[in-house]
Amino acid sequence: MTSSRPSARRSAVYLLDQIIGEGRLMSEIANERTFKGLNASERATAQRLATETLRGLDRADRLLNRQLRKPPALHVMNTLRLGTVELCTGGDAHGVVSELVGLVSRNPRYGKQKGLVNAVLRKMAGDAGKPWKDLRIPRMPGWLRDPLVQGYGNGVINAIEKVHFAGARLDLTAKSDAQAVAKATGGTLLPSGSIRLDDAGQVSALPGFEAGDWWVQDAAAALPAQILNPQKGEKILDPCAAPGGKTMQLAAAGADVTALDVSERRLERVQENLARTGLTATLIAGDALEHEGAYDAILLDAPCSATGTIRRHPDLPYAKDGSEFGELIGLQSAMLDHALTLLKPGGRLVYCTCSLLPDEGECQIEELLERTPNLKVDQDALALAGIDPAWITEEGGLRLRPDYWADHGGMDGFYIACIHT
Ligand SMILES: C[S@@+](CC[C@H](N)C(=O)[O-])C[C@H]1O[C@@H](n2cnc3c(N)ncnc32)[C@H](O)[C@@H]1O
Repeated sequence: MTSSRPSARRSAVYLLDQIIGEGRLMSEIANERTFKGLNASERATAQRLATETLRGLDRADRLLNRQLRKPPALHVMNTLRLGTVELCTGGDAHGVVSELVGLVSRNPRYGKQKGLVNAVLRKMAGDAGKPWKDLRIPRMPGWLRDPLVQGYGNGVINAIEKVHFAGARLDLTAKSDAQAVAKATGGTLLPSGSIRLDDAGQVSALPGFEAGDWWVQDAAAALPAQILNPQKGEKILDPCAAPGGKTMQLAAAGADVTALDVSERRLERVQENLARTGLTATLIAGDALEHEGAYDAILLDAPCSATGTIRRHPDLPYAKDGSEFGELIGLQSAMLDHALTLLKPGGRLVYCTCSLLPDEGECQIEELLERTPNLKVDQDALALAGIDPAWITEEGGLRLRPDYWADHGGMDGFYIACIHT
């Protein structure tokens, strides 16, 4: 970045450069020094602009390719992408073009490209941007789309991409009284008991935040703990706990929860969340593969590709390329095998991942059943309000997709299975 004080737009381009060029996630960058110079509202604007650009990137590139003889340097391309998305979605033409041209002209490396940026963005503000609405719904990059089309078919992936483009509303899980939280926040009660807000604004300003009456958690992410059906006094292990959404559900049910996470920094978030909601759990920083103990039940929310969360995190398909996923899949099966050794006789384990990839869901359970034939998959545990029996898979797990509950605005992609020893 150049030396003058960063603006929201300049920081949004920086975010795009880091995500697309350096493979970093937005959440990793947003706390950097670069962003400390912005006030809270400018920071939120920068993140919103980058998020909207990533959601519309496929469309922006289609329009830009019609104007560019050859692709410019990534930084210039990202500037054009940001400008194109803003201009095609109602941004103020004069403000957008003059600020972005100014930013490029002051950049010592790319200053010479200011004429190009000016010419292309002026065209986008005119007729070149008009086809925006008629272009196809933006697609995921091929490295992710191709295997997903293989697994689900083109029609399903098109429907999922429609939900990704629309983005996600904010869901809350109530500590005890979901109806009261829905009333206080003006939210809608979803079939599974989560509360969905249409226009949330600042989370910490919502009624009941200070009192710890609820926490933010996608409706699909709230289902694994419901499926585990924690009972008062049961000894339950949450071996991949941070930031603690599921730990709080287990603790709110009165279970005696041990919450483990390998990341001390992320475990601090669990501590903060428990303190705000007035709930308790025993926190341990450590590796789930080395943990010892004997538990009535385990909720294994394993680290995964997070490809089920793209409607909230459109940076993911551009920051990642799938090269880390093989290692994650190996870790998931090792965690499953080890966790099962920690169950008391007759105990139960819920395995889940916020992933769309069958390799991290259905295949994990199929392979587990081949390795350990005495285990049983409990399909009855999936009989909950809001769950369509058609979502139950051949091996007895639950496949949740972003295009489900379309009338309510979709849900995160998840895979969940309940296993009995
Ligand atoms: C999907 S997130 C968990 C989300 C959490 N259950 C919730 O509901 O808020 C996966 C977590 O696994 C943790 N993790 C990764 N490898 C681990 C390991 N070997 N042992 C314990 N935790 C691990 C990560 O630090 C991350 O916090």
